[in-house]
Amino acid sequence: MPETPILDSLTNPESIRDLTASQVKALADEVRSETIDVVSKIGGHLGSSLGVVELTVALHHVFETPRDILIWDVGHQCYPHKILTGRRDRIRTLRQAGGLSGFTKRSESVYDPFGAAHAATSISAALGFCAARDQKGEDNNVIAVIGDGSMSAGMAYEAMNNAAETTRHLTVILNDNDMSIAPPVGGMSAYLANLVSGGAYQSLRRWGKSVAERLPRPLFEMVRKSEEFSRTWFTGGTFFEELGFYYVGPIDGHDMENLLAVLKRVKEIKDRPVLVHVVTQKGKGYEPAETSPDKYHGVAKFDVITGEQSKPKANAPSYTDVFASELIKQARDDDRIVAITAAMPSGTGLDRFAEVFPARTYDVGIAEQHAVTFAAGLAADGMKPFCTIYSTFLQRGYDQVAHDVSLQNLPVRFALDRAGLVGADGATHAGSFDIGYLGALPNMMIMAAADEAELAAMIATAAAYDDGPSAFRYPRGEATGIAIPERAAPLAIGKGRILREGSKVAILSLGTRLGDALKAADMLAARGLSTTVADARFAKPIDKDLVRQLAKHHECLITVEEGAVGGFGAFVLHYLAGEGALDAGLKIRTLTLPDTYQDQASQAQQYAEAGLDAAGITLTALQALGLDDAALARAINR
Ligand SMILES: Cc1ncc(C[n+]2csc(CCOP(=O)(O)OP(=O)(O)O)c2C)c(N)n1
Ligand SMILES: CC(=O)[C@@H](O)[C@H](O)COP(=O)(O)O
Ligand SMILES: [Mg+2]
Repeated sequence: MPETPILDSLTNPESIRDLTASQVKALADEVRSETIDVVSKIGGHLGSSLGVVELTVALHHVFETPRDILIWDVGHQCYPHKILTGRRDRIRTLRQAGGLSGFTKRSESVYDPFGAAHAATSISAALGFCAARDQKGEDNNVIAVIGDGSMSAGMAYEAMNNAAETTRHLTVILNDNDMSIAPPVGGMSAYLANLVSGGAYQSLRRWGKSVAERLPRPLFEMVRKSEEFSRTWFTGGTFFEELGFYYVGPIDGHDMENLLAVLKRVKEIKDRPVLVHVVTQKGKGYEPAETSPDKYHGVAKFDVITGEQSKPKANAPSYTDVFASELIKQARDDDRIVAITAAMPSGTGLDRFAEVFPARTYDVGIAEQHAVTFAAGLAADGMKPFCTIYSTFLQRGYDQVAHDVSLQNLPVRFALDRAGLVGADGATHAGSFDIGYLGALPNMMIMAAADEAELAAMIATAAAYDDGPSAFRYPRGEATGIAIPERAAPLAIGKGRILREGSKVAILSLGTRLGDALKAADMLAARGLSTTVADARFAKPIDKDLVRQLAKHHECLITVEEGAVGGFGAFVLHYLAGEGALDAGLKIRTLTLPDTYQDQASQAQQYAEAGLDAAGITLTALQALGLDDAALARAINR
């Protein structure tokens, strides 16, 4: 009779601590199989989760979670953690409407003491928990697990710099799989590689456990405290030690016995922060992931046997594809154009740009603050930098945009991919705020593409625009499939366009809501309401002539944008109010994303939820006119 799988018999997460070492290893194997099965069915972040299976099981076995605080960095590797902490029954709802988040999330479980998804937050958060613990006179452990890629982010150094002065009792696990989304870049990556390739690591893998376990506690204490601990027993993690950490490692993160032995010892260290350098393999235990260049970092559903992903057939290129192609075209004609990514070459399409212009492509690592001011330096000296960062991740470099770019009026071009709602990654990755946070800055010029032809024109506009900083935003996913001119012409700055003439209602759309705005116009016309539809193209400067004309010649004006409150609609309201155009009783509504964080779902579901689809726009216009449509309202749960 085959033994009952341990995973099935785990009554609660705490019972992981009752397992024997061999059961713990068996449990890791089961968790790995479960993780592969789950992601094969729903897609998601597989590689990083597989790399931390042993580490996750060992951490929950050695430490008393949730009393001991376990904080994951980025959190995309949390699937084994969620399987082990009471969410196995819902794990196949990951990243879906009404399901589990793809990252750690406080509201989901006591085992998620801190939410994650933007890199390098874990050590700072862990220090906050340490300081709170110390203030309360408690003695629980606090563990931050941060990856080598995330260790390239400045925030990690701010936290490590402050660690030893904040607390004596902190455990940082550096999960070094020698991968970011792409292979890691930068000096820290090279340093870590040296530590791992050093002779001591190889020998340590052989005798690390035996030494750790056979050392009597007093001797262990003595060795640990003596200089030898960091210089001889383990290779010198000098950099971390200079910051006040005990450096332990590098150790093999897939050798469960070694891992357990070291973690049990490390758990006793309470007189100085400890950094345990764990060497893992992204994609471990699943050959298609192990052998893939990106280690199956983010995958669609796949066949477990072959590893072949089943991606839906694309009917059009993605906006990212269009961006890459168009930037390459522009760069061929202008050698001042250079491109910058913050560790996301494939996600931004700059991997394609780099194939053509390797010397004009910069991957700065997960370092958005640096990326922005690096771009400012390039622009200050006459180059045309395209700083290509997802809208949500540019939030990390906002002061640099304000202080180094806007204030100095430097012609940095910001290519904002993943603008608006992004679907499965949920609230942490939504590109909701860039219109507001960039539009608040003087000198900024901001464009939003309604489709791929518009995106091409906006890239041409940005390439030609040297009068100051510019930004153009475009969404995640497939474009519309319309034709793109071979040579896109730059747009007239601050000029929108009218696509449909009407007389009663005017819909002024910014970005890809234009398609829904045109559908809403049909729905309104079917109700006898003649509707104008215009594409603003620019969030800043707004097309004042267009806005004034729409306000003057229509009873109702609706603005709609894929952005939060305080963006385009606010700029239009601000202008109209200043012109006294609201005094005449114009019925105006500004349709934005809701003033809340929307959980993961499909992008279409999210926009419908936000009231930014055709039905939502139509109902808003009807209600602004004092009309209603109960059936329509019911249909969209309004
Ligand atoms: C501030 C920020 N920038 C970029 C990203 C996108 N991102 C998600 S995971 C990742 C790589 C993280 O590498 P590492 O920490 O080594 O984790 P691994 O995937 O190797 O487990 C990146 C760049 C992010 N989440 N946050
Ligand atoms: C974990 C993380 O932040 C990235 O992997 C992100 O999920 C990528 O998003 P896209 O899938 O939109 O490129
Ligand atoms: Mg890594």
